[in-house]
Amino acid sequence: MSLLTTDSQFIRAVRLKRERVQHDQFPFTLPFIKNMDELILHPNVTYIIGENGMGKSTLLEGIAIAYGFNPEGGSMNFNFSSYDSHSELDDHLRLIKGTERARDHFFFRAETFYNVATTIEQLDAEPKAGPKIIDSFGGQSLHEQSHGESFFAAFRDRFRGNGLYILDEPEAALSPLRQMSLLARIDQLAKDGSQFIISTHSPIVMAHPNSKIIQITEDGMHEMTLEETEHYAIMEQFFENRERMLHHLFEE
Ligand SMILES: Nc1ncnc2c1ncn2[C@@H]1O[C@H](COP(=O)(O)OP(=O)(O)OP(=O)(O)O)[C@@H](O)[C@H]1O
Repeated sequence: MSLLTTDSQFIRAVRLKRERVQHDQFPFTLPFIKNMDELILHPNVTYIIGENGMGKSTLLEGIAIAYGFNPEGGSMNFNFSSYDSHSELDDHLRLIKGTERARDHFFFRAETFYNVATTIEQLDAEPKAGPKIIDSFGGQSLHEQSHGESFFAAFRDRFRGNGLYILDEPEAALSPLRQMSLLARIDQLAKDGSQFIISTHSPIVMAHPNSKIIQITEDGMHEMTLEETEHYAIMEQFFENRERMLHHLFEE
């Protein structure tokens, strides 16, 4: 397997069916809707970034559900719900598919990964033939590992390559060193024919060179380089001039 191309990637673009959009209602009031006629995805890694509340999770969830994932995340076979709070965005999205079909799929949501772990334990407790689901996550109960270790077990053991991986804030429980390990894992899997769509606040996680970064602001969605992102600029300013930043922060 090798890197996917603009022809072979699993999802090439996401189109908003504008004709049915009701602009005064959630989720169509979110900033990314303003200029989202067609979101062209990178064949390897697309990052969706932006400030809290800009709608990144809503957008990722809409794409994932339109593709056939469960709103709470997990693999395509997971069909459970502890709550049903997903927006109706998926009904208004059309996914433009490429020539290849993914052999592996996972929608990773940091927010609901605990529920995925619980569901795996419940399903594995039922008597049935064949391997347990937890074996594909490395074999150790996800609840008996630290938050970050359980996240990493999913990326390391469950993701098999040639897959479509939609990740919502995967860095949430990871140390900076583990975020670099995640970046290395993303690289391996991309070289093994995988496509990623990732929402992240981490300038480390968003540093893969074969990628496209889309930042959502109040003005809509805009493509930019890592160095142009707010996340990178703010971290750089903070560490290069910590005294001055602290002075401003504590004064205000
Ligand atoms: N069902 C809903 N009805 C109305 N507003 C909602 C609903 N669900 C979410 N919102 C609002 O939509 C906005 C976008 O939420 P979303 O979780 O997609 O943002 P985000 O960019 O992923 O933020 P963060 O970086 O904090 O995770 C938030 O202001 C949120 O309060």
